[in-house]
Amino acid sequence: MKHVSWRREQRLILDDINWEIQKGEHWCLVGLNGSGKTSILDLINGYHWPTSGEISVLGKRFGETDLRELRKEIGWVSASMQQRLHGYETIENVVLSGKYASVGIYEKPAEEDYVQVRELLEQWKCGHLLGRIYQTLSQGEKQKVLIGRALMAKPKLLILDEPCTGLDIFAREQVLTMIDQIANRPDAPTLIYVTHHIEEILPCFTHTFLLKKGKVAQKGLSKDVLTQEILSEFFQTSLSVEQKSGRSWLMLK
Ligand SMILES: Nc1ncnc2c1ncn2[C@@H]1O[C@H](COP(=O)(O)OP(=O)(O)OP(=O)(O)O)[C@@H](O)[C@H]1O
Repeated sequence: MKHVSWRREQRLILDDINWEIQKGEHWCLVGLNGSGKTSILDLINGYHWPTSGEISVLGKRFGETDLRELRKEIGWVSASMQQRLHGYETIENVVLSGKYASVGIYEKPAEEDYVQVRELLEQWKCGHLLGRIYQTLSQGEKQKVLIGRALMAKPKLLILDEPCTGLDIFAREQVLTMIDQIANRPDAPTLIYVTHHIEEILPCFTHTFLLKKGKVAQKGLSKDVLTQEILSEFFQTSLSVEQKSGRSWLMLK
């Protein structure tokens, strides 16, 4: 994004955002409620058009590229995706629909597709869920299935929009372990992980972007951004930061 601004109803929601992601980097986008995170994601996916500035995604410049084709290379896991799915489908069909980037399945899948789905689910320790109806799963199980679904299309960019919201600590750690494994695969897509919670920033997230009221507050290498000084300023609260298992944990001073 080069000098990207987005205005709605006389309000400047995103203000002069410059953001470049290199291949091999994985980013966390952190901001409080209403800071503009979803608006940035909608711009990246071409669902909104910037009021000013330039956007290129996966080397394709907006305005010169077919967005429907580009979207096939972007996996997106979000709460709104979860609402759009047909909850009465089996998890095999939910995961398989990711291959076609559709909500349901409209083509006859080949047997090898189902083999791939089963392998994927087993790989993510979800083998015991095979045959289950999606809406009967727990929230944590649903998130893992949705991430698996997004991987079916072999995306080059995977956007995870607050995947741990509403999860208990155990389910959250399971989802984070899955994300860590994805990030460390040789063929990993570039990850953008959106969260309000600093402690969810895994060591695999090389870079962090702190967004505040539609502006870049800080961005750069996670180790340089996730400091006591920067985070205290960002949250306007006196905080101490403790490092544990390569993650930063915040405490009120
Ligand atoms: N289409 C729109 N028209 C008018 N205002 C909008 C529109 N979309 C977003 N906004 C406003 O822009 C601001 C940023 O919203 P956005 O949803 O991007 O924030 P967010 O960081 O994703 O918040 P949250 O963490 O609560 O999901 C909010 O004040 C929101 O009301």
